Amino acid sequence: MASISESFKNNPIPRNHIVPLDFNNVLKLPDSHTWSLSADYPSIDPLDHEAVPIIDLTHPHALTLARKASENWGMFQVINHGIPIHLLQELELQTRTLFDLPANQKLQVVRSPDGITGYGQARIANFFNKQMWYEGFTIMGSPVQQASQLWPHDHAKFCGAMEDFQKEIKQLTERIIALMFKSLGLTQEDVKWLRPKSGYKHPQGVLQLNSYPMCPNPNQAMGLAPHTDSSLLTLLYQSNISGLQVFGDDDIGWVPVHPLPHALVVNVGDLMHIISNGRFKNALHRAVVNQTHHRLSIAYFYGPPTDIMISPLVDFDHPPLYRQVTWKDYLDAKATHFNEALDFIKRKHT
Ligand SMILES: C=C1C[C@]23C[C@H]1CC[C@H]2[C@@]12CCC[C@@](C)(C(=O)O1)[C@H]2[C@@H]3C(=O)O
Ligand SMILES: O=C(O)CCC(=O)C(=O)O
Ligand SMILES: [Fe+2]
Repeated sequence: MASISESFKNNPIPRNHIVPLDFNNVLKLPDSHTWSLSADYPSIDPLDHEAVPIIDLTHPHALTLARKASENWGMFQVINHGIPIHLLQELELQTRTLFDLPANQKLQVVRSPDGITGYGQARIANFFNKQMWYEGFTIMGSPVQQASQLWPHDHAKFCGAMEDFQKEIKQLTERIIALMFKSLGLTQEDVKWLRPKSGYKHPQGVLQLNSYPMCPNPNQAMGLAPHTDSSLLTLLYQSNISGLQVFGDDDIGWVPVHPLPHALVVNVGDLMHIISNGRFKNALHRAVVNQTHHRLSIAYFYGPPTDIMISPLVDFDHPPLYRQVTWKDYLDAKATHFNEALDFIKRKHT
């Protein structure tokens, strides 16, 4: 079956944009990683301003709350989500074990230029002339191939943690997507591919382990540059170190999304923005780094099966803003146009 990995085959990345710095061996921020952020928006203190909503998924009004948060922010945090805490702890522990390996070992599982899985810089690295203070590891399904290279006799724990978490997070993501679709007025018939009973069309998920080592000069470094996610929905576990920021609007600028113990961040991706015909905001976000803590986060990107066309929900008053696309087509557009990919699929009304 064709999958989104086709898109990565068609858009190879040069190796110098894949191999990260050996962060353990640098005492000073190198020029290659020094960003001029002076003209940047100030980050606000969330105590003085609004912050992204926190939604209790068992609340009777969860649907309305999720709809409002998606319209206003394109982001919210969920609590009482049902994912067992010990799974989150094991996930974090195994992620740390991976990134604590020496650089030469991590390079054994570096992504290939046309591949999706493995170790490397952020996919979006080639759109910037400075490098990010970041290393990541991408998993689709089982990570056993890479893990058995890293730990020939002892990869069961790592694989178990990644696979158990993917099973749980997939179900939770589908539950939240169903809630959001319902809040838009979509029927189960409209989106039959979500939770298929049996058969062949399976939605796809990508698990991304993110690592932001301690940084000698965090004010001039960038963890993960501003982007929107190319998914339908992304769920993020950011453990307990701050770093995620969401762009509110031109007046409020970057707003920190502080970690809440065991909560998950829900991020409206570009495809959900398209389906909602612009009603739900695709959150622009970034990650900043710090001098004292090695920050980890784990993101799960969820999208429709490869051959499913995503098209805007329309009615008489709201003509379609976008053309219909598959996830793979959209990833192709993103690989070429990055943050302008949505403009590229905009419908021009005459
Ligand atoms: C399914 C996805 C989502 C991808 C591309 C592909 C696999 C890797 C994902 C990330 C993970 C890290 C941030 C991001 C911005 C990146 O550089 O690679 C993501 C990107 C996207 O959301 O566009
Ligand atoms: O580390 C974070 O908080 C953000 C990660 C992120 O945006 C991503 O993986 O797409
Ligand atoms: Fe993201």
